[in-house]
Amino acid sequence: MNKTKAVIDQTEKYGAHNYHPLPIVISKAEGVWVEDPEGNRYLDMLSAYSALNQGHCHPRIIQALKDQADKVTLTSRAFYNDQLGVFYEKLAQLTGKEMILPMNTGAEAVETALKAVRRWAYDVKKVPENQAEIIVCEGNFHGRTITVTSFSSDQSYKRGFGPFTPGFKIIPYGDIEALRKAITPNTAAFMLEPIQGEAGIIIPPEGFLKQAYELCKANNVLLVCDEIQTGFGRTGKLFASDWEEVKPDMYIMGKALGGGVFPISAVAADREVLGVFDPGSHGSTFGGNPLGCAVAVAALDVLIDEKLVDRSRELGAYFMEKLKEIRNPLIKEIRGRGLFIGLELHTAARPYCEQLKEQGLLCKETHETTIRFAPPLVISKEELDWAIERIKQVLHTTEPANA
Ligand SMILES: Cc1ncc(COP(=O)(O)O)c(CNc2cccc(C(=O)O)c2)c1O
Repeated sequence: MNKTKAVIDQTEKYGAHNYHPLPIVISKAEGVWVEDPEGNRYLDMLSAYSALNQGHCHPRIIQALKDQADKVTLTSRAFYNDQLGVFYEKLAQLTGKEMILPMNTGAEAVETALKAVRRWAYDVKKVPENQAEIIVCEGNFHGRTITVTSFSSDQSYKRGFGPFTPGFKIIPYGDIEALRKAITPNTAAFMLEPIQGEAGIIIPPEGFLKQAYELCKANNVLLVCDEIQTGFGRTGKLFASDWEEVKPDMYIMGKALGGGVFPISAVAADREVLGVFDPGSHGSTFGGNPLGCAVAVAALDVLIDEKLVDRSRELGAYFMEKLKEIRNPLIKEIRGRGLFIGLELHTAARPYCEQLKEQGLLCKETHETTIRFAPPLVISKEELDWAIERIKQVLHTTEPANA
């Protein structure tokens, strides 16, 4: 039996089945390339859902991990460590915010944001206790905790997990009039993904984010942008909210913040908001650990020094142009920003992802009919051309739709 099958059998035998992976085992990876136990190479067009913007095992980030691992990895927040302040300063400068609160996973950062905006509503906006409302959008994906699942519009994420956390309103994504109507004197915040990832790379109408920002400002409502999947160059700007030159009251960050090497997430906001936390009101065992901070500092340095944001914008425009040359009546829409592209079909996308895997290209369907293309931002034009050639082999057809 080959190693791949043995690994899959072992994984399936003992693991809970909360995922449906493509039948490929990755045992080595570097840059945009991954390798299975038999030595077959694939080009990674998923980047662990945009956690690998800097590419697999980036040498500078791995070195930072190794160097810090030989010093100290965990102190708890009962004491200071010499990496956290460096991380804070770098991320505060990058976001233009006064304060940072470090966590580990995206969902933890989202939960932190929800607690911050609620407490801000009570302490600063003087909303009556337990009456704070948070507005979110249909199609949202902000993580898998019970509270975050509470405001999902996707029933498959919710079945059997009730009772749910109250205090959330759902509006259609991109609908400024719906937002206007949803705001009340008790509204603490409007939280959204500037481009929805799991919903299938959904871009709101031009100007929506700017209008939402202005509406929030006019009503003393905090605008919270979840940039966990869209941040750090993925969409061709440092943050997706930069496409509309909007500086949200709060950024939620994760994934590529750790360079695909170590889980680290964070919330950034000004003192008026993050200042609501007093000692003992929030925390995390691993939050702000020196190993994660050292890795994140290196990951941010790589992003800036290698100009990955510009690369994403330039190569993403090229990629989009090439994808739009593909002729196939089954293609419904090709959309995206930077190297964050969704190719929506009129039919299930999974079989095409499986065919692409056979061609040496790894991608994953989202919401049944959309193929997401999100390679590491370090991809070269030659590697992109290699991918485009194979995507065309699988998708381009001269056959009419009803053939
Ligand atoms: C916009 C956004 N916000 C929050 C999260 C949650 O982050 P964590 O997963 O680190 O808790 C995400 C995560 N995004 C995401 C995308 C696809 C699959 C999965 C998965 O849970 O396997 C997660 C995300 O895309």
